[in-house]
Amino acid sequence: MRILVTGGTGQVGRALQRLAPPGYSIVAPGSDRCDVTDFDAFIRLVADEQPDVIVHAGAMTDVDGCERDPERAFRINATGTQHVAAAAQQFGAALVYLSTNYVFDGEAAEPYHEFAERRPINVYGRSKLAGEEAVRAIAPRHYIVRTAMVYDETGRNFVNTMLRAAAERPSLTVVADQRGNPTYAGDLAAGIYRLIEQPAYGTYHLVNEGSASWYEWATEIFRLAEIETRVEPIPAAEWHRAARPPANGVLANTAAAALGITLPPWQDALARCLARRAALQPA
Ligand SMILES: NC(=O)C1=CN([C@@H]2O[C@H](COP(=O)(O)OP(=O)(O)OC[C@H]3O[C@@H](n4cnc5c(N)ncnc54)[C@H](OP(=O)(O)O)[C@@H]3O)[C@@H](O)[C@H]2O)C=CC1
Ligand SMILES: Cc1cn([C@H]2C[C@H](O)[C@@H](COP(=O)(O)OP(=O)(O)O[C@H]3O[C@@H](C)C(=O)[C@@H](O)[C@H]3O)O2)c(=O)[nH]c1=O
Repeated sequence: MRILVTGGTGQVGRALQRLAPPGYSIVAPGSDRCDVTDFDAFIRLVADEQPDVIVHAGAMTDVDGCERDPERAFRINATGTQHVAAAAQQFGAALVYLSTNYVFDGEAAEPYHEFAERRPINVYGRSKLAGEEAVRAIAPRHYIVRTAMVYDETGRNFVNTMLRAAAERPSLTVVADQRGNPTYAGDLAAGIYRLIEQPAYGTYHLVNEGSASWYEWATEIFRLAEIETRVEPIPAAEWHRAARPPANGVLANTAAAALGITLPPWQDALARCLARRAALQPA
């Protein structure tokens, strides 16, 4: 199985390389060698690599940056995805497209299932939804995999932001009225590998089980890391940022569960990530 991963230097890209099953050959460049906005260069890369599967994990993931620069967000997340879908189709590769819980407006009372109405409330969500539409229109052999709140040991993510902040400040205020599913990149990568074993193309949610607000997540990070810091819950209205995340960003893994694919509880995943993070730190 030959797999080409876009966004190979990102959290999901790195996890896919680390956890590749035996017999899989993975090529996973970053945006310097694989810029999906450059269609001709991307086509050449796919022609050279002849992948069986393309996992499109490359994206502009700076949610506030997307809000400030919608043109760039759509160029990378929408047009770039259109390029990837066209190349996958032209070269007969199946396509995995990583999408997000931010395609939903967060107004629902329940977790979102795969076919709930998508109505993004920020530019990042709109640009990722446009990417989904391109994949659906161009590449029939696709898996659209929506996930949420992704973190790993070393990436730019909420876990590392919280641990850094606690080292710098005696107390933190953290948003308590926005929820999602904290998802460990390693568990997500393992789920993707299980999914692509089957030609069950379609739309999936893949997140660690359970949900948390940013506040609950932060509290669990400090409990597990045995860091004493004061964490005060605040409403999102008091946290000023360019983009508004959905209040309810919780996904339900309905479709993947039907194939027997579920990810472990988020607290368990967080504990494993923090243990690995500690082992990676220089003594
Ligand atoms: N992080 C999260 O919380 C969530 C992420 N997702 C989705 O999952 C996917 C992976 O996210 P994650 O690994 O966390 O992201 P990261 O922010 O860790 O990494 C983003 C990756 O995208 C690459 N990239 C940026 N611009 C381009 C471009 N023009 N062409 C090709 N690649 C590019 C970056 O390359 P380089 O660094 O070399 O520039 C980097 O490898 C994305 O599609 C994201 O939308 C979905 C839900 C939650
Ligand atoms: C640093 C800090 C953050 N926060 C909260 C408020 C803020 O909305 C949130 C910001 O964290 P982030 O920057 O990780 O949030 P954000 O970039 O919105 O995270 C999203 O990224 C994209 C790529 C996705 O697809 C989503 O699933 C989601 O993970 O954390 C606090 O409440 N207190 C703090 O001290």
